[in-house]
Amino acid sequence: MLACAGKITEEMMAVAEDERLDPEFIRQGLADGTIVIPKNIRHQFRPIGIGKGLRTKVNANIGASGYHQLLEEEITKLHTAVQYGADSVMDLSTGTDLDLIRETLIRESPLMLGTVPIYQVASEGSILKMDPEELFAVIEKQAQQGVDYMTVHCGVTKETVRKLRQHQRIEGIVSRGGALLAAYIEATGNENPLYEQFDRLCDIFARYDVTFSLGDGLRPGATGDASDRGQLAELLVLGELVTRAREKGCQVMVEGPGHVPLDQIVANVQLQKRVCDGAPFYVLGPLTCDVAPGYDHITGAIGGAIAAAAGTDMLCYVTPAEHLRLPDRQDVIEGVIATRIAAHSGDLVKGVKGAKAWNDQMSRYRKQLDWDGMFRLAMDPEKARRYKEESEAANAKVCSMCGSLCSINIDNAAIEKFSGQKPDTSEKFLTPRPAAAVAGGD
Ligand SMILES: C[C@H]1O[C@@H](n2cnc3c(N)ncnc32)[C@H](O)[C@@H]1O
Ligand SMILES: Cc1ncc(COP(=O)(O)O)c(N)n1
Ligand code: MET
Ligand code: SF4
Ligand SMILES: [Zn+2]
Repeated sequence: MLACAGKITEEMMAVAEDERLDPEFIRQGLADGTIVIPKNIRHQFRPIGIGKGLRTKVNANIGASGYHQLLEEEITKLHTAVQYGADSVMDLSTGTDLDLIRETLIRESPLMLGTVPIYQVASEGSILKMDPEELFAVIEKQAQQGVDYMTVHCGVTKETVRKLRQHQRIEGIVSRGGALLAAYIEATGNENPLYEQFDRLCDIFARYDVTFSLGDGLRPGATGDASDRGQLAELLVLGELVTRAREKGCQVMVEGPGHVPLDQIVANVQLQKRVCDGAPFYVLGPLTCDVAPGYDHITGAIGGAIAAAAGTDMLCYVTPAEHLRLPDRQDVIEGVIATRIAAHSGDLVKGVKGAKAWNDQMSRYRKQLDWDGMFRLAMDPEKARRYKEESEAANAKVCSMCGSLCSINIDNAAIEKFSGQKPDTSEKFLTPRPAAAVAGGD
């Protein structure tokens, strides 16, 4: 990797500029593996960094399934995810023409795109009859197409699956890739080819600069299953693979759970960072309880905020459709926004540059009753504007919540009359992210 040779590339410059950090800090993070910039050499777009010291990123999962296969709808969901501020998109398609969907999404996406190649193998043939050569051919083809990072469940091995089965789990294996590979291992007695031929995988990834996203195939899918032997056994294997992939010149991040009770989230993040030598952590949720189908963007955001504050580097969104159906466009909006709220809440206490400036400027606009300012800085400017403008106080200085008893308005008058204090009208806001990707822009 060029970073190890001390060279600052165009990609590092772009990331440094967007994060308002010194390019040398980015180079150092890449060299020691605490930062990754997923970008296939065949994919042209403005790259985004993930890792230590950087803004917590948000990924949106899209893709057709066996039951629901409309390419147009997936393209719309891609653009919606981009418009509402996602930093990354994964194509998790398992239905119809997977190569065409992927090619279209890569072409249309201004963001990094991730995939899970084992899905294609399982969708186009029987996993139990999988020929490892076929799996590697699919990986090579996706790399050639320009996929920026791939989830590979290399830690689902004979040994880790045996450890998982020792303990009674409520939900067993919920990861799709994990379930497929465990079924293959248990049915054939063969080892997971992604583990057995890990060096071969590294060679392909290094050639196209595809970033590893080491999958958590044995993650808990129930809060009652969190942090058990199977999950931790897999994490230990992933830690070893982080070292091996880095030695082969590859960029690596590690995926994490899942469904985790509030009081185990920090421990899970700390364990991952320690065991995986500071590799960027990419977490699904975590969902903090299991009883809210229809609202799992909320259970996921509650856990995501704690995880981000504890050092998680990218949050995978959870939408209200989780556990119920394929997300539609509205689910994508709610999932991205909920997850961005979690990420920004984490950034405020993680000391991410620019997060507090954005936040405090919103508070200043609120104090000034500057509605346009508030709408401009809102995570979802369109919804904020609609709510005010549809109310009876659409054109009023105050809002319809308190009306003439608006505390801010009363206090502003009191300050002007009695304290002599000047209102804080200075603009200290810095755009927290590339303007092109922000809904509403700024
Ligand atoms: C691992 C995560 O991926 C989600 N997931 C799996 N397939 C798709 C798809 N086609 N579209 C959106 N999300 C998907 C699951 O719901 C889980 O949250
Ligand atoms: C953060 C995260 N975790 C896991 C997966 C893969 O899904 P699965 O493991 O179900 O195949 C993913 N795409 N993102
Ligand atoms: C069992 S539903 C599939 C995904 C699941 N929500 C998870 O946490 O991984
Ligand atoms: S219940 Fe639905 S979301 Fe969960 S694993 Fe099965 S098909 Fe996927
Ligand atoms: Zn789940």
